[in-house]
Formats: sequence, C-alpha cells, structure tokens
Amino acid sequence: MDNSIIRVETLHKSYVNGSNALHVLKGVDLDIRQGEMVSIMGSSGSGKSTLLNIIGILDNYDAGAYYLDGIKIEKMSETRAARFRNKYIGFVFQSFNLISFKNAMENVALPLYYQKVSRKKRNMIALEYLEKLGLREWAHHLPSELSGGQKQRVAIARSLISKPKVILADEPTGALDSVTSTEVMEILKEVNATGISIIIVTHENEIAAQTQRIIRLRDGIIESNEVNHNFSNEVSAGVLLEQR
Ligand SMILES: Nc1ncnc2c1ncn2[C@@H]1O[C@H](COP(=O)(O)OP(=O)(O)OP(=O)(O)O)[C@@H](O)[C@H]1O
Repeated sequence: MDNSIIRVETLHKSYVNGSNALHVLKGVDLDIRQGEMVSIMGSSGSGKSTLLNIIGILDNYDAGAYYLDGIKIEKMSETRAARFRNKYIGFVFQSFNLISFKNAMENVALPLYYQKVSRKKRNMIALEYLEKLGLREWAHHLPSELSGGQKQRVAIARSLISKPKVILADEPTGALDSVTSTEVMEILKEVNATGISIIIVTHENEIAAQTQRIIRLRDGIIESNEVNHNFSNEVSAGVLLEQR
C-alpha cells in the first residue's frame, strides 16, 4: 500500500484537428502523495494545463494510466466524472471563475448545490468557509465588488467546501500583484497543512520555490522532478488548522 493520491503512468495525449495531430503529452509518469504540495512548471505549450485537466477529469487521455486515490480513471460519463470531481478535487483558476451575478456566499456554496444540499444548509456552510478565509463580511458582495485577492480567497473557499483530497490550482496567482500573491500562497500552504494535496501550475519561480516538489515539463515529458528542501507549510495564521 502506498499513499499516492495521484498516480500517472506513461500518459499520452494528442489533440487531433482534422488530419493534424498534436502530440502534447508523450509518456508522463507522476506520483503525488497525499498531503504533498507540488508545482508544475514548463514553458508555454509544454502540456501543463493538459496534464492538469486530465488529473482533474476534465479531459481524457489516449494511452497510459491515471489512478486517483488508487482508482483507475478511464473514459467515463460526465455524470460519473462530476461525482469523482466533487468527491476528490477542488479547482482554483487564474481567472477565479466566479459567477458574476452570484454573491460570494452563493459562489462558495455552489458545489453543495450540485450535491443537493438544501439552500439554507449550504449557505450556512459557505459562511463558515468565508469566515475561515477572513471574508465573512463580504459574503453578500458580488465578485465585481471584491479585489483580486478577495476573489481568489472566495474561489479557494469554494474549492474547499466539498472537503477535497486534492486542490488543482492553474496559475492561482497569475492575475495578482506580489503582495496578494504571497497572501494567496500563505492560504494554500495553510490548506496543505491540513493534509490536502495541492498541485500548482505556475510560470513563476518564486511560487514554485514555495512548494515541496518542483516538476518541470518539457515537450510533453517530465524533464525534472526535484524536492525542495526549504519547503515549509508552517504558517502563522493557522485559522484553517484550528478548525480541523
Ligand atoms: N483543446 C485543444 N485543442 C487543440 N490543441 C490544444 C488544446 N488544448 C491545448 N492545445 C495545444 O496543446 C499544447 C499544450 O497546451 P497546454 O495548454 O497544455 O500547455 P501549457 O504548458 O499549459 O501552456 P501555457 O503555459 O501557455 O498555459 C499547445 O500547443 C496548445 O495549443
């Protein structure tokens, strides 16, 4: 028994456009343990988002294998994929992906709507998560009334509400200034300290330097996979930790 939450074996993925096929992932092997905080780097077009989409069961692969918590993930119906995503995975995106006409509380509560939790209960739980993220007083504000950092905190609260085992973050600080980026990274480290695995796709060395392992993709294969001995997820606030 190992404690891999994500295991990817000789993964291949091509995009086919008419008679052209673009071979993007060319045999990727990756093993991420429960509780690890990992970054994936690589130049534009190296296949980072493609890999993250497959791990997030947002896309299929062509060959190889992917195991999520020991379960082989293969081509499946959208309903089944959604069930897996709901159970295991939280998503955080560069562009926040909040629904513009729903307030912060409703955005955070959304995953529970899909789990058929009553409105009253899901709003109550959403408020607890907003409280943990320091945003309780912003619960009834629309995304357009929030700063970039606040929007990303709402997105993180939304990603946490279904108690995922893994958070997939695609350039989570890409749209933020450096002070706000630091804040968001502190929160992600705090989330990681509760035992949730985090995979961050980033172009920024300073972001990758704050993760436990740095994986570099190049032309669809893993070029390097280094442990960062300076990694620490011990953060000062400890709000999320206290709640567990
Ligand atoms: N749905 C798609 N259909 C066709 N080609 C695609 C599709 N998605 C991605 N690609 C192509 O696959 C290659 C890898 O894209 P991917 O988005 O995985 O790279 P990336 O490393 O995440 O790049 P970036 O850092 O710019 O986001 C690129 O050449 C891209 O144009």
